[in-house]
Amino acid sequence: MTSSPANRRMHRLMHRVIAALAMITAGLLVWHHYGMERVIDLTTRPDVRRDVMDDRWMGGTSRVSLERHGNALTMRCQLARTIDWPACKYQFAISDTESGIDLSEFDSVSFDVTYRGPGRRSLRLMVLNFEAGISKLDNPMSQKVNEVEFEVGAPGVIRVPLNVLHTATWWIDYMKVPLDDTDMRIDNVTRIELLTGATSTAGEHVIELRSLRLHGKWLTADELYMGLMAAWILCAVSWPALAALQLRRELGDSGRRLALLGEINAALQLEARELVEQANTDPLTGALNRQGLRAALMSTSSLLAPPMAVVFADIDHFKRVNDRHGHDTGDAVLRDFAATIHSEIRANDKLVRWGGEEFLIVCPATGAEQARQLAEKLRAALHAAAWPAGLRVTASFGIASRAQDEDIGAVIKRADAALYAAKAGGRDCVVLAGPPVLPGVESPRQPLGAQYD
Ligand SMILES: Nc1nc2c(ncn2[C@@H]2O[C@H](COP(=O)(O)OP(=O)(O)OP(=O)(O)O)[C@@H](O)[C@H]2O)c(=O)[nH]1
Repeated sequence: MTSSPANRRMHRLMHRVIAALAMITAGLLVWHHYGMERVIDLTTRPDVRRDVMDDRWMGGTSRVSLERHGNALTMRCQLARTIDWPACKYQFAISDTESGIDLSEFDSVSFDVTYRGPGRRSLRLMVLNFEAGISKLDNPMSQKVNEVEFEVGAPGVIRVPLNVLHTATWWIDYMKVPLDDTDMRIDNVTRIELLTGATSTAGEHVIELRSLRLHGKWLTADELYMGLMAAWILCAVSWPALAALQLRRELGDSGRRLALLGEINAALQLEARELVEQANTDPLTGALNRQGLRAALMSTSSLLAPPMAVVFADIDHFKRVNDRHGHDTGDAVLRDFAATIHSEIRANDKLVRWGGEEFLIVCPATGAEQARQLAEKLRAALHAAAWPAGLRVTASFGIASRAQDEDIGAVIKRADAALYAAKAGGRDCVVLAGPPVLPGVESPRQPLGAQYD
């Protein structure tokens, strides 16, 4: 089956869509792997409060101060080991309420940091998450503490993955939370803190923090895969749907075209029938013409099956009608003549205008005597009819009945001869032709049959 131009267009379009989708998929996967990075810089965000704090609120004696140089925050900490857990810390307050920010879609946090101080140099990252049912607004210690401690080496950027955070055991003890609630969660973070290490040596610790950034992707891997899968499924589903739609449209079009062709065909057939009818009909009287008789004989072979007869009818002194009353009255008489005869003959009989005022009636399934009776009936009907201009119109009739195997032309000839005899015999009468002449014997012009009037 050849495909239509619309079908080919749709296939080309679908191939382009698939190629584009494949390129977008590959591009997104590569971009997701190497880029698509979303970064929140807590050292510059205006809605984040940055501050430092020491351990005096816990009874310690450490002292901390903060210097700001542009975005860089330098914390000077005189760490005194007068309590169990001395510490100085940066505080990045994101929210004072119970609605923090969701960091679960971020995968790491980076610090651009320089650390000078005695002993082991490490920092603790604490991410405080406000958890419904556990945390209370009036108790800052009730926020879930997720922490990790990491070493700080040479000045530069340290990147800490967020999935290494764990819920601080001291916080679990302090809050006495059930086991089910001890998982690390960072979906509602209100504060991020950066503290000196748990085992830091007493003395001056100077920490310069040039940036603290959260890193993630604009789309998580799951979101990306789900989105791509949805796009491919949509594409796979829409192809057959579009193809079916296209097929339906084309079927509709061909149906409409077929219907139109059918209408055109019917109109042409009607026109052809009308043309054939016109070609076969005498326009003045509506009777068949000679061509019409030929067509009728060809299409209906039973017309000639014996017994059959032909009747010639010729209007008497018709020339006088024309001469005295004009051609139009003559035409009207011809029309009425044909109509009168038509109303008297059977549906199977054929009325033919043979020429001028001469008519032929072909009568199938009719013997000589029946044809004679018909001619007499017609003669009487003409007598009884009302004619234009009060005329009295009569006609002469010549009849021939077809002998077995006789040629129709010969039958007509005999009927014509009988008509001639009727005219010669005084008109307004019926003459029945004699039997056909045997081959080799010359046909007399005078019929051998009887005359009736
Ligand atoms: N009005 C009219 N006249 C026609 C038509 N066809 C033939 N005629 C006329 O019919 C007349 C026939 O005249 P004739 O052949 O002499 O016959 P007739 O006058 O009827 O005489 P008979 O047949 O001997 O009785 C002619 O005058 C033709 O012009 C026609 O279609 N309309």
